[in-house]
Order: sequence, then structure tokens, then C-alpha cells
Amino acid sequence: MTTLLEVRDLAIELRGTQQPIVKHSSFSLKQGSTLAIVGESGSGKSMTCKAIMGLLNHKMFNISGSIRYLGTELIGLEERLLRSLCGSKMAMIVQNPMTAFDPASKIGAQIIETLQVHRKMTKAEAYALGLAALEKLNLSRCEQLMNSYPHTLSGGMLQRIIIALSLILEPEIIIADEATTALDVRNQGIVLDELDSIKQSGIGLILVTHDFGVAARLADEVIVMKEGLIIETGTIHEVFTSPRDTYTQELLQASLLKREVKL
Ligand SMILES: Nc1ncnc2c1ncn2[C@@H]1O[C@H](COP(=O)(O)OP(=O)(O)OP(=O)(O)O)[C@@H](O)[C@H]1O
Repeated sequence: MTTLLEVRDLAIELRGTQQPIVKHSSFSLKQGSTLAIVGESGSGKSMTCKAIMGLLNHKMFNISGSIRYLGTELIGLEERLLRSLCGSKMAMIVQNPMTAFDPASKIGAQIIETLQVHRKMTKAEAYALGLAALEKLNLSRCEQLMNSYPHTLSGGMLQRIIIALSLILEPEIIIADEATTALDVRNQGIVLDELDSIKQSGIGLILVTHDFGVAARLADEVIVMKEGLIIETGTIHEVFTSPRDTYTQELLQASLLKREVKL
């Protein structure tokens, strides 16, 4: 399997402080596989993902190490090239779908705008592509959805629309950052099913979660982060059945208490 992403010795520091946010992280992501990044709040999961997506402001953060996408070094890459690479080959699904949309604009208009930023196409073409993407995800009454304002839809529905939108550009990597955390249990299940089918389609998936139950459902490999440091790595089976670090054991225990976790 092709290695899509190779992260080596990644370190992130807030400029002007000696406080590292991410400390010398190394991991890789293969085509068609799912890597879960597990850790409690503030452990550096999102910052790691933002660094991969090229979303960190270099004036604010000092980023060192290496992030290679199919052999191309992303750290230090010219902004224009980084934007086009990360915008088309990688997509990020964020925790709160409500904040991802402009409340004053209809879903269809926002989908058209996003598509036209990334691809040269007419409004009508973008609309048709957007509609087809929603239909592909088996969403019902898609034309009505396109004509809706975000606040009239549930968080689960908005998250599925974001997933549909992220798939239109046919990325090679999708980063789902706590994509189910803000949803109720039913919608969590639906969105996890969508992520599962993304995985089946051969896309490399990075799943950020504090919940081992979510990781167990989808991940092949896991890295466990604590205070910016990767403290444990392994296959999902290894980390589940014999977690070495006490922190991993505690996280696992907390997930087990919340619900029954099955591999
Ligand atoms: N904009 C920022 N400016 C300064 N420090 C920041 C900023 N964003 C995050 N940090 C620091 O980076 C640390 C890691 O944050 P990060 O968002 O990566 O955590 P996380 O593991 O994703 O947690 P959560 O699950 O709550 O999102 C935080 O504890 C915080 O100290």
C-alpha cells in the first residue's frame, strides 16, 4: 500500500514561548487505512492535524520536522502550492458542523462557492455536482437541502453535508477531527457509517478522537497523545488488548465505562 503521508519529528511551538505544543511526532498514513489519534483535550491532536493541512499561522507558530505528502515536503512549501495541494488532496471535517457554514447563506450557495474556489466550473455545473454528492450519500430531499439555511438542519445532517462536500474534490486524505463529538448518539452512528464507507473507498483517513470506542470501530492503527507527545502507537488490536502506558489504560477504561467497546 502506498504511503500517503509521512510525518517525521514534527514539533510545534508557540513563538516567543519555550512551551512545545507538539513534541517530535512521527507517524505515517497508508492509502485506504485509518489512523486514529487518541488523547484527552489539549494533548495536541488538532494542532497536529492543522499542521498537516497547512492551517497554522507561521507568524504565530514555529513548526519543525517533516510532513511529506506522497514524497513532497509540505513544511516550508510555497503558500500557493500548499493551498492547492492541501485544498484538493486533503479535506478536514471539523468538530462543530454548525460553525462550518455561513448562517446567512443557503447550503446550495455555499456548496457552489466552495466548488468554484477549487475547480473551474459554472454555477449550474457546481450545483449539479453538489446535488449529486448529497444524493450519493443517500440524503433524502436533496434539492430541498440545497435550498435550506444551515440553522434549519440538524448537526448530524450538516456533518453529512460536509462529508459529501469533502468527497466531491476526490481527496486522498480525509482528516475527521472529533467529527462525531458534537452529535447525538443516533447521528454519531450515521456519521461513523459515512466515515466507514470513506475508508472502504480507499481514502486514507485520520480520525481524531478522545473516545477509544470511535477508534475501535474504524481504525487500523492508533497513536495515543499526551501533552503533545506520542506515548503509544500500535495496531488497534495491540493497543486495545495490551495497552502499555497507564495513560492509555485510563483512556481505554473511560471509554469502556461510557459504553461497551468491541473490536
Ligand atoms: N491558537 C492557539 N494559540 C496558542 N496555543 C494554542 C492555540 N491552539 C491550541 N493551543 C495550545 O495547543 C494545545 C493543544 O491543542 P489542541 O487543540 O491540539 O488539543 P486537542 O488535543 O486537539 O484537544 P481538543 O480535543 O480539546 O481539541 C492546547 O493545550 C493549547 O495550549
